Amino acid sequence: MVKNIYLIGLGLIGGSIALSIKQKDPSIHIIGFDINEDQVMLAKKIGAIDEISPTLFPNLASVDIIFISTPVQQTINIIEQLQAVELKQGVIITDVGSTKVKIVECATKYLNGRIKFIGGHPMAGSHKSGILAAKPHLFENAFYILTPSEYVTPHDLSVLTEVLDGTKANFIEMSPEEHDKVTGVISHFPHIVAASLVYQAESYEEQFPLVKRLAAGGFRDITRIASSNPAMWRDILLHNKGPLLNLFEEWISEMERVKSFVENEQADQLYTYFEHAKQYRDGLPEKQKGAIPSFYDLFVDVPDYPGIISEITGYLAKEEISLTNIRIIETREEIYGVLRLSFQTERDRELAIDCIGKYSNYDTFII
Ligand SMILES: NC(=O)c1ccc[n+]([C@@H]2O[C@H](COP(=O)([O-])OP(=O)(O)OC[C@H]3O[C@@H](n4cnc5c(N)ncnc54)[C@H](O)[C@@H]3O)[C@@H](O)[C@H]2O)c1
Ligand SMILES: O=C(O)C(=O)C[C@]1(C(=O)O)C=C[C@@H](O)C=C1
Repeated sequence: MVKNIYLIGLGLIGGSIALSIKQKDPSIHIIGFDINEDQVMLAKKIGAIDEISPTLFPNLASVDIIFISTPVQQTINIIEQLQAVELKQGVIITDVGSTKVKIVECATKYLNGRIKFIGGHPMAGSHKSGILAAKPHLFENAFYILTPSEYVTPHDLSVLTEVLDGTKANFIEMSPEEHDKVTGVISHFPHIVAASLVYQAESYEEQFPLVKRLAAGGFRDITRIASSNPAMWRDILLHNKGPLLNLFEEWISEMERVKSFVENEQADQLYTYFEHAKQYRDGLPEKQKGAIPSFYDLFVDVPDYPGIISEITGYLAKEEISLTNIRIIETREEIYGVLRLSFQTERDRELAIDCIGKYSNYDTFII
């Protein structure tokens, strides 16, 4: 039975995993480490972890599972160092990185079957980073890909999926190669395209200063992910070079194809182009409730007294602003707390800022 977990990297994903484990089984003891001290203090404060480790490798003799939830290049560095660390017999090590081939190769090389390594990748997330964006239900109904190495038994796998039961994710197994090709096309390459569209718009700004203000729904939808953590995406692209280089080639020739339809005013081809894309897009499985994170969070500095939640929800109700979640995150001892309000749309969040400003003098902020 799993009693002790060690979690390295307490950001969005590590924090969400820790919260979901604690929510399901508060008796599991989670020790956490992060190079960013603020993250680790906050993780303890919100109850995601029970104990802070002051060093990367504390005494791990009684730890049953180690989660590595750092950017992928850091994950590799940590796995390399783990080979020299004394660990419990039968310990399971897993990660959450967005790429798998290099990580699994590294684990095979350095841990060499001595330690059970199960590559993992929960297929849900956000453009936000850090523990304050973490949610226990982030992975609900989402796929959680596992790429177990040859040394991993069905029993090892069930130990891990049992501990992760609180995520309510759907576990599937894949080879690391298949994983990287598939995530290349549906996740990694779209991030490059999103960023490139932002660059294109920016380059128009000098000539057309209104470009920023006119960027409306469509542009915002397709470029939301360009607001993600640059260090995380730098590492992902460096790890998944092979599949991405193929995708660049395919994308460029696809752009040439559409360009020629426009150049030659081929109305029928253009219609078919969009019609087919619409059919395929409309046929994507519906996102299940729970797998849709509430992207639009608003933080409010509030006095920490009973009734503050109903006070705030009362203000929002007066203006008929709907809210998907509300939670107190205490960050400063006794005096003040931070309330996190989650909204389904950016518009609702903007209305909420105005509304809270209208009825109170509490500071609001967005992270
Ligand atoms: N963000 C997403 O949507 C998403 C989804 C699925 C998987 N992932 C993967 O999850 C991992 C974490 O991403 P995230 O979104 O939680 O990022 P994040 O920036 O929110 O959190 C990463 C945390 O790791 C810490 N960290 C970095 N280097 C470290 C080190 N050497 N030792 C200890 N801590 C260290 C950082 O301080 C940070 O708190 C990445 O590998 C990413 O590819 C991300
Ligand atoms: O929703 C987002 O913001 C994400 O970028 C999440 C997303 C994705 O591309 O779908 C990002 C990286 C992960 O490895 C998994 C999920």
